[in-house]
Amino acid sequence: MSTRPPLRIAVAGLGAVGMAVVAALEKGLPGCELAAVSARDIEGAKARLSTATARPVPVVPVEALEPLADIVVEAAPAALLPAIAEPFLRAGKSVVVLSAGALLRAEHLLELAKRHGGQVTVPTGALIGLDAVAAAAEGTIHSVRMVTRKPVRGLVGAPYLVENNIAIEDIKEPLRIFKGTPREAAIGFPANLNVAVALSLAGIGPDRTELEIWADPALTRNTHRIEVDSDSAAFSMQIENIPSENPKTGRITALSVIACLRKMAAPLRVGT
Ligand SMILES: NC(=O)C1=CN([C@@H]2O[C@H](COP(=O)(O)OP(=O)(O)OC[C@H]3O[C@@H](n4cnc5c(N)ncnc54)[C@H](O)[C@@H]3O)[C@@H](O)[C@H]2O)C=CC1
Ligand SMILES: O=C([O-])CC(=O)C(=O)O
Repeated sequence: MSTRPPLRIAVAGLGAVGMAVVAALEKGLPGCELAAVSARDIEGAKARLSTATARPVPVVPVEALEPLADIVVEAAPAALLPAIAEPFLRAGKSVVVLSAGALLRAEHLLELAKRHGGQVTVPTGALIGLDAVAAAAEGTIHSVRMVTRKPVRGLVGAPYLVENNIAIEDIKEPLRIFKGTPREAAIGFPANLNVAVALSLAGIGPDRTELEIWADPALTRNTHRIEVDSDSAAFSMQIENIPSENPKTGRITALSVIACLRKMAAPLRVGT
């Protein structure tokens, strides 16, 4: 038996990612236990959780999670990141951030983490190979290029499309809808391009990473292709994500969070 008490995990947001993480914690993740959750509709969440969890789990507003847990998994709309993360970081605790794009507009969170000994973890999420990118970044990376292709329904409604009057609903051919940096994409596509920001944070940052976004009516999967050139290695990688019940979010995203939590509590960690 381990002598270390289990890590108490809070889950903020019970959507595609949050519910899958709750289910994994309920099934049993060694060294971790589900301590509390937050949802927009607290009463509705209590009802949903009563069938998903064996024992009652507190459902509280995001501001009330911190005293109940050691780690919070932020799996909520991007705008909520500061409200979810600040109390944990101020208490020197850890935050697992899915809305990575929002980190670029909340850099004070990293200051808080530094000052109080907390930590922000951005899991690989819907992406691939951030271990290799982070390793290459210890040397010199010359360039990182990413091309994201998504089915139309994974992109409609993005602020960039609305503001620039780009209609994609009826396209018959693939259409490049954006060329720029992850910093720009985080504003224009806040619910679609967290992956590009995560890649940039692992590598050469949100202003030097090059990004293209395509809407492709023939696609059923969110596809990300990445090419890295560095003084230690050149590599390319591609991932084709099967959408979860949220068409913007690949199924692998929640699994990445679960693997990340497992690593936090495990005697063996594999991969950087
Ligand atoms: N880093 C990555 O690789 C990826 C990140 N994401 C991001 O992760 C986040 C979660 O994704 P999904 O689960 O697919 O989103 P989702 O939209 O399915 O779930 C978000 C949940 O947050 C809830 N919520 C809204 N207001 C709330 C409040 N005040 N308090 C608590 N909960 C509230 C919503 O009701 C919803 O259930 C999103 O920001 C998404 O963009 C998604 C995919 C990949
Ligand atoms: O970037 C995101 O937030 C989600 C994404 O592309 C994917 O699931 O493939």
